[in-house]
Amino acid sequence: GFYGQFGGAYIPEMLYPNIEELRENYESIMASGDFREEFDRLLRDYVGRPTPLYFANRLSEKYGAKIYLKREDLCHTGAHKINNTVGQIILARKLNKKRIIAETGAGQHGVATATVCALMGMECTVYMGAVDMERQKPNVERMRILGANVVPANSGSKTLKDATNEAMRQWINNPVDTHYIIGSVVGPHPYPEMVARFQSVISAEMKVQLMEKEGRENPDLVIACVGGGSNAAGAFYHYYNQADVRLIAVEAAGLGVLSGKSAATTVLGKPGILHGSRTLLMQTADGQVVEPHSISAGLDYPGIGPVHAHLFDSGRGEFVAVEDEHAMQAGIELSRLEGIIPAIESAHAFHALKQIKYRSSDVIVINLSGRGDKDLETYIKWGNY
Ligand SMILES: Cc1ncc(COP(=O)(O)O)c(/C=N/[C@H](C(=O)O)[C@@H](O)C(C)C)c1O
Repeated sequence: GFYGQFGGAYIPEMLYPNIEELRENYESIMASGDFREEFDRLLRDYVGRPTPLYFANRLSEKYGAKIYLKREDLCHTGAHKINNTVGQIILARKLNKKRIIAETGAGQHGVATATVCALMGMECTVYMGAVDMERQKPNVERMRILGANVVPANSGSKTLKDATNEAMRQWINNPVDTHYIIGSVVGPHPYPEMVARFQSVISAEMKVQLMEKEGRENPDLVIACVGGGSNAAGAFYHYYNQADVRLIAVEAAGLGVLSGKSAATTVLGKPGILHGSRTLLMQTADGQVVEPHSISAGLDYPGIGPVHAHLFDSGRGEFVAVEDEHAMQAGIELSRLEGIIPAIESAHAFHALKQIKYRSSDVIVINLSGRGDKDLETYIKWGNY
């Protein structure tokens, strides 16, 4: 369960049985015929896959390259998160779990979890930072409409990190009948690997779609935003060992990487343990987790998935950090060039086009991880449009 020096499972003794049960069973369950049949059927008939690989004509003209958008914003619930929650709910049912818990920041993962719990008739409790509950109110109510119990996390900065701590605490207290659906490629092994595998449907489809449209499976660049890193892990998954494909991971610079209000973990982070795995995280000299900042709740995370820590450490990935202001500008620009209002998380990936070099002949795929409906209040408050 390691990606170079990163990964592993650094968990309290109380969680060993759960993690062991998961580690021992996830691969055989995921490889079984009836899992694959149900997973593929739900992704097709319920989530609406394959998602389009859309050639963005006006964006391509403006930026001078052949730019495709992978439309994860068109998944049911409006973001890629459901690819993972569908996989984990089938797994949880096969492990005879009765209760589901989850953490959420932007609320997309929470909604995706509440959605599959309603689908399968399982009890659902989502932990969410009180601050995030304020700035992602529409998603809080969507979770409640879907039948989930949304519990505010009031410790620390009352954002995602605190919600994750709270969810882990609850799981320790209710180990036997509960499955914890982690929303990103974070947490103790096998979670990062399992979530990446569920999200890998994104690049599996990209290969087929690029062959159809460009006569080759490989783009020249894949660009994706990184909070914990699950949409990026999915978009990169089938290209890690394709050296001719550049992997561009876009983090949130917040108010600037030197402002003290940032979430650019590969710039500001150091190796440490966060939520059960060894990875890069923003920490003080004595190892306290530093509060991150991003205008987007989904990237407002002080860590990064171990697979991306390794991607950075190994030099295989190119990491860029995009500031709040630039992400918002990129979101409005996409709206006006292509008629698509992106989630603010996804908007970060678009601004990377202004921060990296590429050739006019390059085929670029940008992973459009979610739609902007949940962020309308933030766009309105920002107002520069
Ligand atoms: C539309 C959208 N795009 C990207 C992200 C970043 O999460 P990753 O793809 O796991 O890096 C997110 C993250 N959302 C999570 C959530 O909804 O709870 C996030 O806040 C945490 C699970 C990390 C998102 O909603």
